[in-house]
Amino acid sequence: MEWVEKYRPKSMNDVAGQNKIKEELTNWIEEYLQNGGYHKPLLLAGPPGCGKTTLAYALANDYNFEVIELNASDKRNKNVIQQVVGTAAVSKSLSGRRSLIILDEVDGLSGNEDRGGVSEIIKVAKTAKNPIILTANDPYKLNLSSLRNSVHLVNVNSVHTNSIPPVLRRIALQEGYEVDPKAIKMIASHASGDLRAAINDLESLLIGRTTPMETEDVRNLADRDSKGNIFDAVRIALKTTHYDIAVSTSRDLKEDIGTVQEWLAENIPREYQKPHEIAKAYDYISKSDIYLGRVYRRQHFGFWKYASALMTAGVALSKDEKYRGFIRYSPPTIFTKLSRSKVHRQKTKAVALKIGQKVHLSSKRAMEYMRLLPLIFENDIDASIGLIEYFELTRDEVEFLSKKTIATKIFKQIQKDEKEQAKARKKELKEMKKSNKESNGESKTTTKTKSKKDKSSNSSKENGNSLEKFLNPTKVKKEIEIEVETEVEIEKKEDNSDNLKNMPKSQITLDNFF
Ligand SMILES: Nc1ncnc2c1ncn2[C@@H]1O[C@H](COP(=O)(O)OP(=O)(O)OP(=O)(O)O)[C@@H](O)[C@H]1O
Repeated sequence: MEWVEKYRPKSMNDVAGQNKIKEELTNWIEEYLQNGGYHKPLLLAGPPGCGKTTLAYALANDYNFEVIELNASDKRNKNVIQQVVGTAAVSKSLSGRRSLIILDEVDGLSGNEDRGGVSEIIKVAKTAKNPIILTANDPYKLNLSSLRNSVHLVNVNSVHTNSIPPVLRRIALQEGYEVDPKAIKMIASHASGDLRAAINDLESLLIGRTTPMETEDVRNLADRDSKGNIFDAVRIALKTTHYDIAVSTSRDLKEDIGTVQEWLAENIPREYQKPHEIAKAYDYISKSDIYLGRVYRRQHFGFWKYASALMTAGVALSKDEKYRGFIRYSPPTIFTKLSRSKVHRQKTKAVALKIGQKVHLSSKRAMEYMRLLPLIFENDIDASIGLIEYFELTRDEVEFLSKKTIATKIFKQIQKDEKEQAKARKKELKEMKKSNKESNGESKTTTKTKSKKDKSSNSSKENGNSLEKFLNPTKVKKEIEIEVETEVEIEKKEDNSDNLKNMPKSQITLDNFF
């Protein structure tokens, strides 16, 4: 059991601080016991975790009343109030003990489900013969204005910081933990008067601990004093059943609304227990996401408030009842997952861009087709080599897309093919050179003979005044052209050692590989 429940005071003597309220409560109940009959209900109003419900229960316990509670989780419409409260308010319980009726969080009465609830409470409050205690965080809410006249309003302040350390020390001792008094004081001031929060902090710091808790550990607690603590926002949104309270959680936060959404999405199943509540809460999160998307993509900033209300109040009102237990909330795992997968995502994107450029697709679409590559790499080595060359994939990229062993196999084959191609090329070149030499030899002899013959004209082939040039210009031109062509071809082939670069890229299509 969570410590807040385990150590909830059973008697008013155990309730820390709140001495004035205790006195008021005692007077109120004593008065009832003396006079009997109609008794004006009490409305305990104060911030969360200050002990309103605890005080009501402790009072009932001290005076041996049986408690009939209708809390925010229950439907509290006219009929329910009539049946449960109305009957109990005028009669004794089955056990013969007197009944004390507790209506928790009446400021949460709202919507269709609670229709007519407030007016019925007013009706019952005016005639109740049994004591009724109502609690609220904000008694000045509009729907309570008519109720305020029918009740006796008692303002409960947050617990004084000096009253918190003794409670924490006692709990720690009972749980068998050693704690530094300074650390306890720090937790107390950090809680800003919310004893529930202080006990929860203590539990989260001590549980499973083998070494004594020190002040340094407390420093790591999220900063509750500052407005905009995401832990508190999540806790309030998940715990409350009030629309306004839920919506207000995101108001002063430093975090952007998308982060709040991730936090809520992460922690919904930690807090909510019933599948239909979880489903409903996620449904609201997804609806808020649609609005957020429009804010980000189309700059419809007016949708901001709908996104925020759907995610906070939508999630808050998805539960049937308020869960009182302590829940250890955790930061969204999506962020750690994203940071862990960052390198992977970057590589995927880089390969997708490469492929997209070649086949004129967006990287997003290319990613869809990329899923086929590992299959091809595994099953068809020729097609794989063709694709790797066409997309100019590096060995690293192939390893990334499939497996190291498969990449090794493919690249071995590529090397083998390249060696064979190089050999074939060399042979081809040799043959070409040989045939060139032969044809050069022939033309040189002819030129020599002719130049000998034409010595008189003192001309030479080099200076372009050969007689041959005049006698047979087309032949000489052809020979020169062959020579030049051969040179160019040799140079070209030497430069383009990689077969891939010689491909007429613009004409290739994917079909070439299958
Ligand atoms: N004055 C107190 N003395 C001892 N324990 C307290 C006191 N106030 C609160 N607590 C502890 O905090 C827990 C929550 O208190 P409680 O439910 O009474 O708060 P509340 O004011 O009714 O809050 P809410 O408005 O959220 O319902 C209790 O279970 C109890 O363990």
